[in-house]
Amino acid sequence: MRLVMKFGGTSVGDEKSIANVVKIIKESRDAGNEIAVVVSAMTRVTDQLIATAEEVINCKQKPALDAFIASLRSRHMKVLEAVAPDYMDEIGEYLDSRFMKLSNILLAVHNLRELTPRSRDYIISFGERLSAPIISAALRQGGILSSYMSGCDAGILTDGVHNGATALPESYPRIQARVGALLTEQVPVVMGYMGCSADGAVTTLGRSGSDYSGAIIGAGIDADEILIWTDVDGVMTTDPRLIPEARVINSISFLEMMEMSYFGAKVIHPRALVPAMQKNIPVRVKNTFNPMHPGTVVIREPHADKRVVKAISLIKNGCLIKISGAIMAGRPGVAGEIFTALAETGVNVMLISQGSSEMTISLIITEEQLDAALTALADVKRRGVIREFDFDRDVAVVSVVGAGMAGTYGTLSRIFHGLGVGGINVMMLSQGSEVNVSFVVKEADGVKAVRAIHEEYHLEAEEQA
Ligand SMILES: Nc1ncnc2c1ncn2[C@@H]1O[C@H](COP(=O)(O)OP(=O)(O)O)[C@@H](O)[C@H]1O
Ligand SMILES: N[C@@H](CC(=O)OP(=O)(O)O)C(=O)O
Repeated sequence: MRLVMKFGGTSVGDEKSIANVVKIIKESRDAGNEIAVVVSAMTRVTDQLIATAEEVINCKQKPALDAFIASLRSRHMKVLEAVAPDYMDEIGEYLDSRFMKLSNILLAVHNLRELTPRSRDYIISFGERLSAPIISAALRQGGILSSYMSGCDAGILTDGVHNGATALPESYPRIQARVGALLTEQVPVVMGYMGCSADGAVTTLGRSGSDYSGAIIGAGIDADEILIWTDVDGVMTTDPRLIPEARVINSISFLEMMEMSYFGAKVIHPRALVPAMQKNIPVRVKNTFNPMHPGTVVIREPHADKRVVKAISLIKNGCLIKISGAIMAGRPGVAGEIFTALAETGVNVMLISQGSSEMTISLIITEEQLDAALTALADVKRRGVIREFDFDRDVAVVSVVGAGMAGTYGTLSRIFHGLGVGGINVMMLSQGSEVNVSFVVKEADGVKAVRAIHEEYHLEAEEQA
């Protein structure tokens, strides 16, 4: 089989985890598989790079860059020494050249007091630039022929949108030629999270975008399966950090998984499902720290599952915006004007609901985008399109997912029964698709609401075919 294995930050965060990664790849390779590897930055490194880039433009004195680079260097060199002692000189030298480059760019940002989207993307791609050579060296240390390459060198060509780029279909033949062609001989390690625009600028794929890199590489090399290796046994009925009784789902459809990820299930990035779905490549989520567990397979048609509700996702830090007088304006296209104004300021609307009798439109955005949304709506109001708007900060979106909901009578009443028992008030409801119902509650009620529905549907119980 031809496989892509994507290892997330938690799977490459220290020497012990990397030893597991090498073991997993070696066993699969020994079983006769061809493998392309995609890696994320070590845990927390991308966060640190983002924080430092934003700090250096604002700090008045010379920033403490030396200390930052020294701590990053010490973490990476320590891991390199543990997992690939024979490659300390070769890879150590390469890493040092990266640290020098990173330090120079951060200093330039500080001196110019300017952080363009282009330079920011370049800086935040360094986590993967540092981790991939180490993983590749660890494979060589384990007797596996390997090389490392950037997302750009692997052939990922993007639309050029910084901090959220999309791969263009022209990438696929390039990936086949640059990555696919190597697979009989070796295990290439591709730096996740990045690609390049046509003019050669590094463009990152959005936070947690290495899953998307894995799927792009998978589509490019016509993989038989894309494996997402992480720190849980698979896709679970809800985030196990919130509800410890959450259980692994054996198989789930692309559409169901897309809804779960879009509404907060961090385990797979929603964009990663697009290339996989287009090429009908199964995506399997597995645990680097428990590789014997079969994990979850995401496929077009999962095996029959009697359960109506399969999973529940939660997004915290939402804002509910209520716009009134929209419909009363009596002119067609009011909703269009509202959403165009929001889109033009870059606001992403997660959920929409329109109440005709109260002449209101309610929508949910993330808290970070509240200021931008309020500015856009103030402008719409000035133009007389809407009468008033108001917002509520502390809300959470709970999303209930399951393909069986579409044809099952009484699903909503059962969900509301669960919420009623838990004494939870629903502020807004939206049926986004055939496989998803989402509703909004006070942030403080979010986990309680997830628990209430999890219990109402006994999601902790084993699946029945
Ligand atoms: N429904 C879910 N199933 C499994 N994990 C989930 C779910 N929802 C949220 N998660 C969280 O996603 C985490 C894995 O994603 P992430 O931290 O991005 O891993 P990685 O570093 O491997 O990319 C898990 O530790 C888990 O807490
Ligand atoms: N390192 C990037 C990309 C990524 O996908 O990371 P992870 O696989 O650890 O979520 C980020 O933190 O956003």
